[in-house]
Amino acid sequence: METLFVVNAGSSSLKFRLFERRSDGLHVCLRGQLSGIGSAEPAFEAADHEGGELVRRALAPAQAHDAAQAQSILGEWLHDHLGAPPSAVAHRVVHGGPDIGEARLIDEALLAQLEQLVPLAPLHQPAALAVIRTVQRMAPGVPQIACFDTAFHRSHPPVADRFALPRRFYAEGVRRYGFHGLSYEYIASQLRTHWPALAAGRVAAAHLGAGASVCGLVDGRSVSSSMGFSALDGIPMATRPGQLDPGVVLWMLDRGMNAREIEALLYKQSGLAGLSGTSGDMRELIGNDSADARLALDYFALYTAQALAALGTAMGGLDALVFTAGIGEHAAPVRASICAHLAWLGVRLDAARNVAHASRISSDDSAIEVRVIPTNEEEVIARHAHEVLEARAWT
Ligand SMILES: Nc1ncnc2c1ncn2[C@@H]1O[C@H](COP(=O)(O)OP(=O)(O)O)[C@@H](O)[C@H]1O
Ligand SMILES: CC(=O)OP(=O)(O)O
Ligand SMILES: [Mg+2]
Repeated sequence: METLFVVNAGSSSLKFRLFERRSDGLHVCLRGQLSGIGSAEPAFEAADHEGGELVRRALAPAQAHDAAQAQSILGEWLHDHLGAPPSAVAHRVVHGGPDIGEARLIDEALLAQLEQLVPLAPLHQPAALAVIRTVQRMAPGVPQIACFDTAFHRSHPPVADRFALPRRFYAEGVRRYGFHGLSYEYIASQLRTHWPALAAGRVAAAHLGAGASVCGLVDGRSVSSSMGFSALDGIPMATRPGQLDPGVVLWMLDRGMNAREIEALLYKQSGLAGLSGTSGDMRELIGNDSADARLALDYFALYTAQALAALGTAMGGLDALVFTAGIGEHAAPVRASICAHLAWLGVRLDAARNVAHASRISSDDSAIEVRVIPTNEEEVIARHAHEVLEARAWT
C-alpha cells in the first residue's frame, strides 16, 4: 500500500500527516504536530486515524528552540513509529517565486530555484528545504512534492501584485506574492462545499497563527493579501511587526545595524513579542494582565481589523469574515476585539457562539456573517501531491 507523508513547517510549529492511498483516494492514518517552537511551552503530540493518542508530551523550551531541533525530535519519533519509509513526501514550501502557480515534483533544478528565495522567507524556506534534503539523504529515490504558499495568490490582479517602485524592480521579482495560500485555498474549498452562497461572494479571511495575514476571496479566488514580498508585511504577528514604515529600516541602517541584524529583529524579536516584552504566544498574552501585554493585544486587534476593512475596499464590499489558524480558531477574546473594531460595518458577534467556537459566531442580526473555519493546510498539500503522483503512477 502506498503512503504519502505530508510536512508543514510553520514558524512556530511542525505539522505532519501520513496518508494511505486507497482505491477511493487518500485516507489519513496518522497526524500530529510539534507546536510552540521557540516559546516557553513547546509540545509534541500525535494521534492515529481515529484520534487515538500516540504521544502527547511537553518539551523543555531548550529542546525545541528552533526548527532544526523540532525536525530532529520528529525524525526520531518517526524512525520508531513508521514501519517503512513513506512512498512519497509532500511539503509546504512558503515561497515559490513569481512563476510557480502549482505543486511541483522536486528535483535539483527546483531546489536550486527555491534556495534562491531563502532571503525572501528566511524564517520558513530554510526549514522546509532542510526537511527535503534530510528525506533525500535518508530515503533516496522517494519522490517529493513541493506545494507553495504563494501559488494560490498568482490570481491577484496587477494592482495587488505591484509595489509603487520603478518598474525594473518588478521585473527583478520585487512583487506582492502573498502567503498562507494553502490555508486560504482550504478555506475557499470549505466555503464552496458548505456555504456556496458565501463562496460566490466577497470574503475577508484572517489566517491568525504565529504568522498572520488576511486575504480577500472573491468567488473563491485571492484578490488581495496583506502579506507581500516577504512574510513580514501586513498585520502584526508573534515575532514579526507587520506593516512598518520603511523609514524605520533606513534609520536602523544609518545607526549601523547591518542587514542580518535587522532581519533577526524583524523576524524574531518584533510583533507581539516586541510589544509585550515577554512573549509572542497569544495564549501567554491572554493570561497576562500587564499593561504591555494589553498593548500588544490591542495593537493586534486594531491593525488586523483595519486590514480586514481594507479588504472590503479591494473587493467592493464584504459578505463574510472568516477566522482561521491557531489564534483565529481558538482565541475567542481576540476575535471579539477585532470584531468590535468592525462594529461600524454592522459586524455583530454572538458572545455565546464566539466563546463556544461555533462555526457561525455572528449574531442573527449581523450585517456580515462571521465564521470560524479550522484550516487544514496538510489536506490541501495532500490533494495537490496526489494529483502530481497519480500523473506519474506514484513511482
Ligand atoms: N487556545 C489558544 N488561545 C489563544 N491562542 C492560541 C491558542 N492555541 C493556539 N494559539 C496561538 O496560535 C499560534 C499558533 O498557530 P498556528 O496556526 O499553529 O501557527 P504556525 O502554523 O504559524 O506555527 C500560537 O502562537 C498561539 O499563540
Ligand atoms: C508565511 C507564514 O508566516 O507562515 P507561518 O504562519 O506558518 O509562520
Ligand atoms: Mg501555519
